[in-house]
Amino acid sequence: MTLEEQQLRDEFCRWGESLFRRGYTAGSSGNLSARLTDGFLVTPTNSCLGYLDPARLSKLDAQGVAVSGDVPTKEIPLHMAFYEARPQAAGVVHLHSTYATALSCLEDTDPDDTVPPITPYVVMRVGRVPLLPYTHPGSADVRPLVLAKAREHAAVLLANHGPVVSGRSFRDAVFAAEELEETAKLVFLTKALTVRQLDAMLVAELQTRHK
Ligand SMILES: O=C(O)[C@@H](O)C(=O)COP(=O)(O)O
Ligand SMILES: [Zn+2]
Repeated sequence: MTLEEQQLRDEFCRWGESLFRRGYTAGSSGNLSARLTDGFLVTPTNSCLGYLDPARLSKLDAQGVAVSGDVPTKEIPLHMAFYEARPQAAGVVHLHSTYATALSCLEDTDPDDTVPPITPYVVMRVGRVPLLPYTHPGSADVRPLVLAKAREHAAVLLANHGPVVSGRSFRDAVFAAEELEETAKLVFLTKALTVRQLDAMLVAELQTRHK
């Protein structure tokens, strides 16, 4: 095994534990993936992000076929569609984090812009987040939906399911998933209040500066 893969396996388990301990996903929900030079690392299906074992992570080849480790997450089509749409992505994080998942369930969430630009950091780290129509967990039906949106957007909400966030590194994907969840929480905290959103010019400027 290369040093790159060994380091990524360790990083994967450290961040999984960190997300789980801080309540970003519960039980065996959620799944993680990271790009390797010769394929991908993904979490095993039904694993708890808090208790991942570096030696038992599932390894996929470059086409997304399992080659070693435990049985991989059922969400391979979801993760692979992100890597296909975004060659620059090196990590993908899917969580059932409470507030982002709540937004994904609301009738009045804007499907083109589920997380309003209320702070600069969410614009810089995550960008605009569209809602993908409901598909069953693990279904390959999600692939065309991801391909349609992920070329332009680094993150999406799966309707009535939860967030999926990509990043240029695995760590960036984790940080962006956290930022998305914290912003979704702010959306609920300020729901009954008058919120000043960043204006469109500021948002555009932040997006070009942090592309
Ligand atoms: O919601 C689901 O069922 C999956 O998207 C999920 O979060 C956990 O599935 P596995 O990664 O196969 O355990
Ligand atoms: Zn899920």
